[in-house]
Amino acid sequence: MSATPVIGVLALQGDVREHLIALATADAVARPVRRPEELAEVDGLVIPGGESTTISKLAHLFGLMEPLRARVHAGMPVYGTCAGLIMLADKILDPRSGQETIGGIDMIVRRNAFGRQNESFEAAVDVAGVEGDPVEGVFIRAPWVESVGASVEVLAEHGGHIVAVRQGSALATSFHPELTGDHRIHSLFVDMVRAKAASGSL
Ligand SMILES: NC(=O)CC[C@H](N)C(=O)O
Repeated sequence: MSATPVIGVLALQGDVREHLIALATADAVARPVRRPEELAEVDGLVIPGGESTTISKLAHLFGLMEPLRARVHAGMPVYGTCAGLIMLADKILDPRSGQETIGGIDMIVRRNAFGRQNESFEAAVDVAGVEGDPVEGVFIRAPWVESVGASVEVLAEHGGHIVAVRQGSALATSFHPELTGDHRIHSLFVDMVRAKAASGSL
């Protein structure tokens, strides 16, 4: 594989464009992914923020849910922000009826935990593995992580609640680094994709 990893952004709904820009700035080749054939060609995937119930429905409609589960469970590096974090949870505490996730991180999440749209806020968040100043966390109808299994690393908390986690090649944040112009978390993810590709296990 080439030195520059190819990273997809699941482009069913949500803030796809911002992630494409952040990834390109973080030295990856970034592409939207809408079809199983496109998913098959990427070294890693970002699942953006948006509305997890809509993303879940559209993933079924586009025939992507099973291919997504297969690749994530086979260890493809994946990074979910906000609704993307919900998509990566093995369990949702308060799912809408019929709402499904891809899973991949042994955690239970609570949707809209930090309040409604008009209670959105920004806060400085210290994220393990990100050097320097805290990250500016943008929380928009954000979920938090209620609990994690033993193999999940907690990378950040805000107000006593877990807001960033990693389990193997899967990374997730409750907040939206793609909206801030600070691409350190995207760089961390690009490094994860590079490391996985170098280990030859993709
Ligand atoms: N900014 C976001 O991604 C919001 C997530 C949304 N509350 C959901 O449940 O999917």
